[in-house]
Amino acid sequence: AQPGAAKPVPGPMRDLVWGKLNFLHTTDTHGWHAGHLQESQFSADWGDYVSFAHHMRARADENGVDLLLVDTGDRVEGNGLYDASSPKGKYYYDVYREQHVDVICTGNHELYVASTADGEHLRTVPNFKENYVASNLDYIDPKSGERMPMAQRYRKFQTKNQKLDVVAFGFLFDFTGNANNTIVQPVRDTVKEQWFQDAIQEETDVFVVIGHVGVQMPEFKAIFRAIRKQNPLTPILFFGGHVHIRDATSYDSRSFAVASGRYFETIGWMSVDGALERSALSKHAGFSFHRRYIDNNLLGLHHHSGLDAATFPTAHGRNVSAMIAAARKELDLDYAFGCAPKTLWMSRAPYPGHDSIYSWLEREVLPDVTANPTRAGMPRLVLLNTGGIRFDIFKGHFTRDTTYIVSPFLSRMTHIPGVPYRIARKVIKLLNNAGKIMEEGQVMDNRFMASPEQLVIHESVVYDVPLATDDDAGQKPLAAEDWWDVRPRLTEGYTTRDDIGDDGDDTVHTPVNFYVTPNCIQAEADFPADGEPEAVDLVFLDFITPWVLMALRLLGGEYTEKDLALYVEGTFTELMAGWIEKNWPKHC
Ligand SMILES: O=c1ccn([C@@H]2O[C@H](COP(=O)(O)O)[C@@H](O)[C@H]2O)c(=O)[nH]1
Repeated sequence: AQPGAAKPVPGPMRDLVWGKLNFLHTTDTHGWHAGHLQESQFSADWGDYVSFAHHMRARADENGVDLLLVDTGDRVEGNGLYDASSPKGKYYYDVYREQHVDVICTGNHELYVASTADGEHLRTVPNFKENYVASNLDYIDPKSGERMPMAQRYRKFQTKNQKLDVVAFGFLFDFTGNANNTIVQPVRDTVKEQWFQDAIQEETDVFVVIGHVGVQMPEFKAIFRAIRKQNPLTPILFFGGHVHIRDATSYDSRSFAVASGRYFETIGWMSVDGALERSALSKHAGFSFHRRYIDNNLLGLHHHSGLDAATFPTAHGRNVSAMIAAARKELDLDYAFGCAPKTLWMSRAPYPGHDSIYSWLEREVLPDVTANPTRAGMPRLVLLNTGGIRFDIFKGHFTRDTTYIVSPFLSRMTHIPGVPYRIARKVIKLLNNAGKIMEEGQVMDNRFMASPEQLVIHESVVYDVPLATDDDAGQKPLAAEDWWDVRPRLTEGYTTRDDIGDDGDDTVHTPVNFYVTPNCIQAEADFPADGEPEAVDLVFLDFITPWVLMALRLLGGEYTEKDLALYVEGTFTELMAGWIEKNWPKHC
């Protein structure tokens, strides 16, 4: 763990179930390779994961079984370790490559910005060579304009100990927000291509499909159907991500799918047991599958590897932790812009409400950071998509790291001047429609403005326990004198219920609340004291431009990209950090 990281707290644990073929899975790590320094439950770092994988591989070798590591993308954007450097990712590539990952693919965040996709193609793909798989993703060479696969389309290899044949694919969901130096081919088209049809006819003991795809999403189901049609008995193992939740399902009795959360909070575990060699395949011989969501902290990693603080760290792991510490220092990630007076939650507190990060932005930040002297006297509506905010703010130091953790993107505040208020005021309602905005020939899913967790959870889940107070922000243990002191001492955390059951989490926790939030929030600024304005400046984060233009058109306002102009200088991230520096006390 990093120097100063919160110490993990012991709690009741569920063990890993080993099989013949075993996997460790990371997804949507979003630059959190230093771990969560403020949250004890998730405070192990990438170096600890290197040590952990080393011990788990050794155990697999001892027992004559196999262990594979997979990663399903969105490794970038969302933490100072990636975002605070110039260029972005200056330290990330070298840190990440220290883990040996057997099958790795691309997420959408590797593709939003052209230079990020270049980095992926020029650095991560060569770093992982034949282990990098891009089944439905092409890259366009900036010099020659040549279109080529981002990496090989699939991988066939043998496991180390049992010499099991594996055919592995690496998919991305049908993403359309990529920069113009990549092409994402819809999954339904890819599975019809000849190379895919040939690959699924390969002699193999198991298919492994990794993807930046939620396990309940139609893309995975289409791949499952395509493979199963040709291979009625072969086990098919899916590793997914993108929606930032812990999840597992099985598409039939010989397939299993796991998704392993977000932000390096979780290391996913999957094992399969049974007669895996294809020579032993028969419709009477079945398989057993297990999944576990490991909270990424040292106590848990010690527990699952059967080691302790003295025996766990390897020299390699320690070096990686040291690389991260040096990068964090170089980037001055602990520099504090101010002191957050209280904890502000994305989904653990109701919106609107005093503890909601969105209410804070709406009430305090947005009106202030969009003040534009050249538009003095003009009222404005300011729109922000909730998905642009990526994490909670904990009471205490708000650092350079926190800035990127909360708001990693490069989006700026754009605007359309003088929009009739009778139209402008209805835009938020359309953006917050649960479904899609539709225009002839164009369908846009509104939910892609919200945070990924909100894509899959449609109703608030509120437990009959008190809301965490500021003092609980670091997921500290409950004191024995707390009102439920008859129950075992548990920390707050994930209490996952998936299609397999409610025993997936490796640590038993008390649950935390989850409140649904809208796709967008809106602040009103410089409105007249009485009555309604005739017209307003409609100010919004440029990321949501396509939705705003479509909503305006549906409301009778014919505007195009040509009507847009930057409203205030700087990225939203810089504006937010500036507001904090100006408004919150410097020291805690
Ligand atoms: O520039 C951006 C890029 C993305 N978003 C938001 O993020 C989600 C996607 O997040 P995942 O981690 O890929 O699941 C997208 O739907 C947007 O809500 C953004 O706001 N700005």
